[in-house]
Amino acid sequence: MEKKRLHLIIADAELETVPETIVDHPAIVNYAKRRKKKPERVILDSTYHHSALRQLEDGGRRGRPDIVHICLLNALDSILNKEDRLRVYVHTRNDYVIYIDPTTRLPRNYNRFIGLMESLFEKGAVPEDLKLLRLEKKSLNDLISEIKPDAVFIMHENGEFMIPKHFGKLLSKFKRPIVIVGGFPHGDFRSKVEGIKISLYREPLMAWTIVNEVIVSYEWEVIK
Ligand SMILES: C[S@@+](CC[C@H](N)C(=O)[O-])C[C@H]1O[C@@H](n2cnc3c(N)ncnc32)[C@H](O)[C@@H]1O
Repeated sequence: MEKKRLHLIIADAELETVPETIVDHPAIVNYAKRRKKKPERVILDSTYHHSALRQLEDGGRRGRPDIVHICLLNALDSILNKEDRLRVYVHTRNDYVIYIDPTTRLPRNYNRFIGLMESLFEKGAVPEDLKLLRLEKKSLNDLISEIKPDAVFIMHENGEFMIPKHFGKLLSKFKRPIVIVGGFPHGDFRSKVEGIKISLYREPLMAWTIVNEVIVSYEWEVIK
């Protein structure tokens, strides 16, 4: 019999390589030079590319690979993942999907994580032999169809309110539930997806906090 597993998607994540329109911006050129990389190969990062981001549409929310890093560390190091009850995916603003092998040990160090993401965007899989991380061009809706879930929940500040404990109970009624968490700092999802919107708290929280709450609430129901 198939094990019950939670499929967690960090969606519309603000993770991308530097867009073509700003590759010549001094903030990008200098940063790339310092890192001995081609400007178009570096990952956009609001901490270092703030002035260049002002020239981009949605510049106020783009360049946030740190959100993906923290969410993934929390998810992959969770008890749920160690018990093989979790699959994690990252879907990005430009419709790329990162498939993550559950045994992956991500770099704890942020700069190393950025280096890994740069290799992934360049090569399509890392490490090249083991392919623990794989990148494919894919929309959020196509990823959802591929997983073949029996329920889709979208974590949203304006969703139906439910305390995490009750959400865990609800999730545990399904075999292959998908939970979608926005991998962006402000605003709403860009992708249009059908699903049940759930709010876990009366205020907006950071994506990694919601990731933790969801994982632990489900874990308490399925791991006895
Ligand atoms: C930092 S929030 C997104 C930004 C938020 N809309 C804002 O403008 O502050 C990142 C993600 O965390 C999840 N999230 C944040 N607060 C939540 C809440 N109270 N209940 C459920 N999910 C929440 C949602 O999936 C959201 O897309």
